[in-house]
Amino acid sequence: MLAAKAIDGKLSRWRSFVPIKYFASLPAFERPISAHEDLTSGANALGGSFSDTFCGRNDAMEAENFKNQGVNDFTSLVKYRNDENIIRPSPWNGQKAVASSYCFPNRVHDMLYMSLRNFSSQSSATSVTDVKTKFLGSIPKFVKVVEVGPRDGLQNEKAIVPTAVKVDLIKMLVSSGLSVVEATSFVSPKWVPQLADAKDVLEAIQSVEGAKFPVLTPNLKGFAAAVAAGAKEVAIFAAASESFSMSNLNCSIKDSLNRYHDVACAARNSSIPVRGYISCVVGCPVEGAVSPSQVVYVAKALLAMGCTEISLGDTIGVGTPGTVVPMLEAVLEVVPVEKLAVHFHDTYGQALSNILVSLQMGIRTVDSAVSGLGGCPYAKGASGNVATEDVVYMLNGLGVKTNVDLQKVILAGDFICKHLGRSPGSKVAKALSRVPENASKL
Ligand SMILES: CC(C)(COP(=O)([O-])OP(=O)([O-])OC[C@H]1O[C@@H](n2cnc3c(N)ncnc32)[C@H](O)[C@@H]1OP(=O)([O-])[O-])[C@@H](O)C(=O)NCCC(=O)NCCSC(=O)C[C@@](C)(O)CC(=O)[O-]
Repeated sequence: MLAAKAIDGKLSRWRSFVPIKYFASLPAFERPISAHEDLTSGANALGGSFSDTFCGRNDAMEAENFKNQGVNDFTSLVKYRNDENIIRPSPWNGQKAVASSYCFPNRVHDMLYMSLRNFSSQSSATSVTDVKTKFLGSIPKFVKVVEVGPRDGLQNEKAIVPTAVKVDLIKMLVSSGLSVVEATSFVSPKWVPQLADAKDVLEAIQSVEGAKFPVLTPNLKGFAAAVAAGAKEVAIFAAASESFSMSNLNCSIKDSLNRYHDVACAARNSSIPVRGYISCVVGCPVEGAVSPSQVVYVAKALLAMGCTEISLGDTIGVGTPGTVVPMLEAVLEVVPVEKLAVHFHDTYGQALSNILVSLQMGIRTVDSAVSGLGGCPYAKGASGNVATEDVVYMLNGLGVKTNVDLQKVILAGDFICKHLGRSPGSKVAKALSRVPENASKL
């Protein structure tokens, strides 16, 4: 037996989070009486619960069930089927109905479906607006998507990707409308062999217009090489965990911040904006949970150095909204929201939920990698970044502007995946390759 209250709770939650417009393209559902409140009150009238015998069992059983619950006047019960086209008054509110199934919900799915249609008294236009405002009202109207595929996405690939392929990938990403494409890293080639061609990549994209191409610089040596190759923006990358700092940079957090101070000063002298990364903002592969205060400490230091943007990285993708929200709350105390970005890996499939709560907290910049490429060479077990396609799809669904053409990002993902010999890591790309064009809700 399904308790009506439990169903009711489920429905309210669904209604809260899923804007009705997503379902506008579903086939017309001709059931004007289908307010789930009506059904619930109907169920209450029948003894406070929906019986699972309503779920597709035969008429005799249903009749028996009604009888057991003290309902004898079957002529007043609604039993509509399109094929029979029987129209009788509803026992609940006397309205007439034409429906493809019984007035009683044949399935819980039916009820969810119905609750998402704007038929109930509670789902009036005003309340839908209220609910949207409550849950989605704080989401920014425009989100900057920072594409990190060519750098973060490729850095962990064992087989060296030819420079020409990297350059073509960057060009395709720019043509999709992405305004920031992190191009490569000027790090030690002994540490990250895949990006040993940083100079060639950056030089090859100098004439590409329409996007910024920040590059990672771990020290002054890297910064000087990047500027010589034409870098106009750089990124420095610290960690909130000591162990990760040691394995990624071969130095403590404090030493890395001293190094970055020098890089930031040099950048300021050359009027080059610096993005600051913080890795392991909720969890470290060695130390486990990372406290928000550790993130705050590094964030303050990066802000004081003059970083124009600070990207908070869940390097191993262990975060959930339960850990991300308190971390963001703490960082927002010391860094203005417009300077923050979020950078989620999708190891545990939590990236989109983490992005959603970040947006609800006012974050306007989201990092992602085409086709979900990625994984940090110094973070064992870290899987790819959240896929750009999936992020753009969600943002489109939320009505958030990105200026990114989803189809073109999918093409870029297809291009690099073919080269790497694997299928796309984006769920959206996979889905759209299977369904007919008009079946998507793009
Ligand atoms: C920082 C170092 C260099 C220290 O590495 P080290 O071995 O301690 O440095 P060193 O100063 O002793 O130098 C060792 C050798 O590297 C050379 N070297 C030194 N610096 C450079 C440079 N810039 N470019 C080219 N070469 C360099 C240097 O010249 C020397 O060469 P040798 O004399 O042996 O021939 C090294 O640890 C390193 O390169 N680490 C980078 C690791 C990395 O790129 N990790 C991935 C990026 S971070 C990330 O993915 C996380 C993020 C940002 O996405 C956010 C998130 O998800 O959390």
